Amino acid sequence: MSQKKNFTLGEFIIENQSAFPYSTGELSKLINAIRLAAKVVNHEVNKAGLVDIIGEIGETNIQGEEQKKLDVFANEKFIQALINREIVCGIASEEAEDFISINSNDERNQNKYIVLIDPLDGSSNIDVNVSVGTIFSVYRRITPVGTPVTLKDFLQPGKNQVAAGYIVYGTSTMLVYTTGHGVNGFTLNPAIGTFYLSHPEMQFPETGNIYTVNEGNYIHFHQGVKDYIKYCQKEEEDRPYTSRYIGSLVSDFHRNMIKGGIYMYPKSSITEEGKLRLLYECNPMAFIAEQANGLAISGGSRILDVVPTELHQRIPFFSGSRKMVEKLKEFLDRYE
Ligand SMILES: O=P(O)(O)OC[C@H]1O[C@](O)(COP(=O)(O)O)[C@@H](O)[C@@H]1O
Ligand SMILES: [Mg+2]
Ligand SMILES: [Mg+2]
Repeated sequence: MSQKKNFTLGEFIIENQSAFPYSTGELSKLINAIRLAAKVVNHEVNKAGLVDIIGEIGETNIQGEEQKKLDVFANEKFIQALINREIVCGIASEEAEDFISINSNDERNQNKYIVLIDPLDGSSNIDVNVSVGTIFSVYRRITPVGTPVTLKDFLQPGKNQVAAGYIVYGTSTMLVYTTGHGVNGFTLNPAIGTFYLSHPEMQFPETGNIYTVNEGNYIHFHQGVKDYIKYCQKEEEDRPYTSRYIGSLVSDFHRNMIKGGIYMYPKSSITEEGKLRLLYECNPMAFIAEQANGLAISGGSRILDVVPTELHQRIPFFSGSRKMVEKLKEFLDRYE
């Protein structure tokens, strides 16, 4: 598979499609639609503070969270880009209670892909000019083409994903994704609106010295997590590690994938299932982590093996450099 640096994303998609002789080009069109919507949202994010895109919209979403104007804007742009290109038969989003079926009961509609999306990740950082992101996950439907998509199509274990990725709107805007053949990162050249292959074959370093967790919740964490945080802070061997927490999953995960580190959003006495959503936050990041030689667990089990039961279910999430996640698991297992 070609990883020529400074390849544009468009060239990379075409070049790598030819690696799959039976490919219909649908997945390429889908990634292209996401690329387009990412540029539109990036443009709006960069104007935050200048245009009326900061603050709440005055509605709450299914999670009971105040919806930010940019949450709603990003949701519309990604859904529109996918619907207008007639390449998916169903979409589920953090910002919508139910999934959307797209003419899926029209037998002429031969589309086989569904998309799950967190249109704007790190919403609490929008108004304070800290990097935010978008997360997406793609599956083949399991119900027959030409029949209505059902909840079953969305409640697939993460290991069934055919593609997953994220966009980080930070000091530069990057699109990072996998189709199960490694992870590649593309940086947007804003002057010409083109994504270039800047980070070929991204890999988590085997270990690192960054731990990422909202320590404000420390007293509510279970003993295994508390012990691991103490282990990270202990003056011993290559420790203490350094603590970094942006509060945007995409940005925290991205930094740790480049530098080596572990991200933790544990369950606690106040959030029994943790905070992050399995289907459009944890599964796509877990697919990327594993494709980049990292690990992603939710306590005992591998995130990608978890069989979902609800569209917006939450799950404890631990992901990052292999050796650090394995060490954390040792601490968690002591109390399981
Ligand atoms: O403020 P907390 O509790 O530490 O939570 C931060 C986490 O919540 C999130 O903002 C949840 O995602 P959304 O912003 O998409 O709802 C993650 O990006 C982030 O890692
Ligand atoms: Mg999110
Ligand atoms: Mg979100």
